[in-house]
Amino acid sequence: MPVRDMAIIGAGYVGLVAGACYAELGNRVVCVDSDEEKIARLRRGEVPIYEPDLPQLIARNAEAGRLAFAAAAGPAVEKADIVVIAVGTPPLPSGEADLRSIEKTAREIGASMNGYKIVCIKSTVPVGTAEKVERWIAERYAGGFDVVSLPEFLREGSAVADALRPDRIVIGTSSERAAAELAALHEPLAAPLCVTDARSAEMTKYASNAFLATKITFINEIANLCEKVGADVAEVARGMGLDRRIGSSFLRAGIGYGGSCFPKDTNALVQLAGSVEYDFRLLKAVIEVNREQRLVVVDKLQNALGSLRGRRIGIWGLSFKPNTDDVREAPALAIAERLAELGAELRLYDPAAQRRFREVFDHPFAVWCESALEAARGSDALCLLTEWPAFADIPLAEIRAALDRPLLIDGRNLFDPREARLAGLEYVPVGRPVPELPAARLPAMEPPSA
Ligand SMILES: NC(=O)C1=CN([C@@H]2O[C@H](COP(=O)(O)OP(=O)(O)OC[C@H]3O[C@@H](n4cnc5c(N)ncnc54)[C@H](O)[C@@H]3O)[C@@H](O)[C@H]2O)C=CC1
Ligand SMILES: O=C(O)[C@H]1O[C@H](OP(=O)(O)OP(=O)(O)OC[C@H]2O[C@@H](n3ccc(=O)[nH]c3=O)[C@H](O)[C@@H]2O)[C@H](O)[C@@H](O)[C@@H]1O
Repeated sequence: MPVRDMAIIGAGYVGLVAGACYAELGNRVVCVDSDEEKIARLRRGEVPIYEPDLPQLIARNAEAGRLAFAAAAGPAVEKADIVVIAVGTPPLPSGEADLRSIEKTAREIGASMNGYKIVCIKSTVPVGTAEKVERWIAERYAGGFDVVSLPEFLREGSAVADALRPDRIVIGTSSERAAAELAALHEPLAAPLCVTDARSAEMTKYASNAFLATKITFINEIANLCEKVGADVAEVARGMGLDRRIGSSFLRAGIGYGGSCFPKDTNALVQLAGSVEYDFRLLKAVIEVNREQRLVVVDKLQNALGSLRGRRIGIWGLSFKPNTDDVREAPALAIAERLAELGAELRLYDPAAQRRFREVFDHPFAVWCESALEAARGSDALCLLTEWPAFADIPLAEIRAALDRPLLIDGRNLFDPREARLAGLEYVPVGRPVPELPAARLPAMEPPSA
């Protein structure tokens, strides 16, 4: 197996996971980031992001001498056979992707080119970006090189497993040489290869994220309808998912998708469509429905409690999904802001994301709790916003005992409605009926506080 020298530019989520995984495959990798503090921490053995299995993977490969970190791109690019761009492409106020970091990186790469190299774009970028990167590099370097679109499909929280066991590798290039070298690089992963042109590869990434966002939004609308007609969305999703043409994943109804990618990429695709005078009506509706879906939690609270002014509301889960401390576009943020506007006092808890959430939501009526039960204690209601597995392990009777009024709004359908009722909780899931149980079987409840 040939050992390649690789430079990964951008040591964020994607750059670190990709860098550690390429090193794990036996390559010599340098992860570069312009954030010197981040590089200093990585060199001290600290991993600046919360991602299961990543610290061990980084440590193992750094100790083996296959993974290093640098603040300057130049020397790493000079040495590399393959350069991977993994810098951020955040949204501009218009929703378009901001390509300034990509442009800066491409020009830096151009300045350090000293022979044929393959430059891969792993960042999520609009169709046509590979051609722009080629031009930016060519402005500084007249020799041969290939630019390839190599989109990344990992999910936060399971990034290492996703990167080491991908469903497919999409390689977008018209260069046979680059396609063959990248096919060989990824061969140990034994994943299907999809070799195509760069524009189609760039579109495959946006289309995949937009499709998954649409699938989630579809099941959320079915859930809203289930509530009105007395059907159970979990049963509906199970029945639908068994159809192999539909598939069972991404059919979990709840309070909508968040994160650093689906919201950003759906908006960027709508903008991209607009730039070529195509009105992407379906995706616009997905974005709007998802924005509203977050607030079903607030509606459910108001239905049960009336005015929320002065009410104490426990919040379980602040990250946009479990197993990450990422709070970018987390549904919890929109919900907490709305509850605060309505005058509620919030008791917040998350196993990992509390510190990062506090950086974006610092409210005088927010109480930051040390444990899940502390957030529930003395509250008029508890809202579950992120389905951390640890929440499912807390006995329902303890939740019931901690709450002042035993109202549990389960925004992620983590608990079983019947068990929740049996534990004496007033249980409100999304799109699922809650069985009526004979009053005699319910443990005695305190009357709701006024
Ligand atoms: N986070 C995720 O799960 C996934 C992200 N993506 C895409 O990958 C790209 C990167 O995303 P993340 O890793 O989440 O971003 P991030 O924000 O975690 O990391 C980006 C890193 O690039 C560094 N950077 C920016 N400009 C630089 C420059 N000129 N030179 C060196 N370093 C520079 C930043 O300091 C930062 O550490 C985005 O386009 C994103 O859409 C794709 C798949 C999954
Ligand atoms: O481009 C990206 O950055 C990545 O975006 C998503 O990954 P990620 O955002 O990490 O997380 P997901 O597991 O996709 O969850 C996204 C959101 O959808 C929500 N979701 C997911 C699945 C579901 O059934 N229901 C649902 O509401 C999650 O709670 C979360 O808020 C994609 O799944 C990755 O393939 C892609 O690489």
